[in-house]
Formats: sequence, structure tokens, C-alpha cells
Amino acid sequence: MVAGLTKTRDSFVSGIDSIFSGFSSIDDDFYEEIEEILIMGDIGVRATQEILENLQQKVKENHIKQPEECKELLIQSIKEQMEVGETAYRFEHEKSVVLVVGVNGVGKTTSVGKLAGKLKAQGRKVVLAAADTFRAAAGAQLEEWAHRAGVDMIGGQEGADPAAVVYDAVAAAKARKADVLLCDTAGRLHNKKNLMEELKKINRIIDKEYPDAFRETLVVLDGTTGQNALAQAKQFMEVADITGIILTKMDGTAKGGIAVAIQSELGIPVKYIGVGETIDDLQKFDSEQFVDALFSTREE
Ligand SMILES: Nc1nc2c(ncn2[C@@H]2O[C@H](COP(=O)(O)OP(=O)(O)OP(=O)(O)O)[C@@H](O)[C@H]2O)c(=O)[nH]1
Repeated sequence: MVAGLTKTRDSFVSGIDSIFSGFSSIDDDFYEEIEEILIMGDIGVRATQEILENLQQKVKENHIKQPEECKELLIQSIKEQMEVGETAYRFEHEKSVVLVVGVNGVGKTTSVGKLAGKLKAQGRKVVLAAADTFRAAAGAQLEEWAHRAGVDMIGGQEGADPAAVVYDAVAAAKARKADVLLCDTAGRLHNKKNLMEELKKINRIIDKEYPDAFRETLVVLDGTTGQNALAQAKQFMEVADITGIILTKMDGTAKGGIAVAIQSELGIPVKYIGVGETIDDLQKFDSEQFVDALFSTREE
């Protein structure tokens, strides 16, 4: 878990450790330094405030006097900020349809491929739907991933109706007795109304043709874009009923704290993080492990 988060961890650990060793008493300056480091790590203003309030309360309750003694309490406060319910991964174990949305370039197709590989490795039968028919290469790219993951893919011609692709894919998933149907859908945000209509149409088809399937809609966000990822998530929430987040490229950023910000601000769990370009580089997002990894000083 530590692997892939090195950049974020390095910026966090050096900053946080210098506060704990650099202050001799717990005062306003001490809390301001912590605040600055959390915000620099892209944890976001709101989450940072909540974490700090929680920390201050813990310091009071436990009659803590020394800054070094605050480190564990800070880790605990961040973990509490990030707690996710047990049911977050229900779709992995049930007959389900997963719609994956996200703008071009964030790593949507790659994430669908990785998720297919992960589910296949867990013994699930997966069918992919290439419902991003807007871009010529998208289908071909997903086909490569289907091959890599060893799963079937249903596609359509460039410019085909994405809902028609989903219709065919639902039929295939039923016929092949698939456990999970993963749909790579379009993510054009410049025309919100069209995108909303497209997603509605896809949802109507699934409701009608596959009513007993559990439903999940994941938005893919590029973790290196920091607060922009948060803004993008908000826009997708306006057009779809988002149930989870895949945060990609976490290996390429020192601002992994964005995971905390997104989850706190939106109230939607980060379910996976991407930490590289290969099929194995998708991890289930475990907030406890994530926070431990951020604060770990272990060598890899
Ligand atoms: N380092 C790193 N690169 C990633 C990760 N996820 C995706 N990428 C890379 O990001 C680039 C874009 O990924 P795609 O999957 O093509 O992105 P997309 O959102 O599907 O975009 P389009 O295919 O253009 O619609 C590719 O070069 C991927 O290899 C990740 O977790 N870490």
C-alpha cells in the first residue's frame, strides 16, 4: 500500500515531523503550522478545519501537553475524517452493472481495464461495454484492456448510440451469466445536457432490461489535478447519481491528500486509487492504510 504514494508521503512526513520536533508547546502557532501542511497536501479547507477541531478536542480530553504526543492523535483524526461504510464494495460481490464516467485523459479506460482485471482475479465473470463511442480510439483501447484482463468486451462503431451498446452488453452479460458488467461511458462535460440525457437513457435501459442487477456509478478523477478534480466531481454529481470515486495517478502526485478533501466535501467515498499504468496498479482505497502510508517513514 505504501508503494505508489511515496511523493505524497514524503511531503507529508517531512512537514509534519518538523512541526512535532520544532515546537516546544501546543499553542496557536503549532495548530496553524499543522493547518498549513494539511492544506498544502490538498486536504482541503473544510476537511482541514474538521480534522483540527477533532485534534484539539482530543488534546484537551487527553490532557496532552507535548507536541510530539499529538502525532498519533492527528493520524487518528484524519482516519476518522475518512471512515467509509462496509457496504462500499457491495457491487464486487453481487450481480451488478457499474457505469464508469469521467472526462478524457483522467485514466477512465485504464481504470475500467484494471478493475476488470481485479474482479477477474477474484473469480468474477466480467463483461465490458465500450459505451464511450465518441472518441475513435476509445473502443480499441478498451479492447486491449479486455484482452489483458481476459474478459469479454461488447463495443459499437464510432459514433454509435452508447445506449445501444449498453443494450447489447446487457444482453451479452445475461446470456453469458456475467457477475459484473462494467461500462466505459462518455464524459463530455462541455455539453452537460447531452451527457445527462445520454446517462439517463443508459440508466433507463439497464432499469428495464436488467432490473435485478445492483447498480454503481463511479467517477474517475485525476488525482494530480488537485482541487480541479474536486470541481469535476461536483459537475458529474449534477448529471449522475455518483456512488463512488476512482482517484487515478496517485503515484504521480505529492498531493494525495486530495482523497481526504474529495471524500469530506462530497460525502462520496473514494473506492479505488490508481498508482501506476499496469493492470495491477489499482488498489482498493483503505483509508486506515492510506493515512498510515502517508505518515509511514519506513523504507520501501
Ligand atoms: N501514472 C499513472 N498513470 C495512469 C494511471 N491511470 C491512468 N494513467 C495513464 O493516463 C493516461 C490516460 O489514461 P486513459 O485511460 O487513456 O484515460 P481516459 O480517461 O480513458 O481518456 P481517453 O482514453 O482519452 O478517453 C494513460 O497514459 C494511462 O496510462 C495511474 O494510476 N497512474
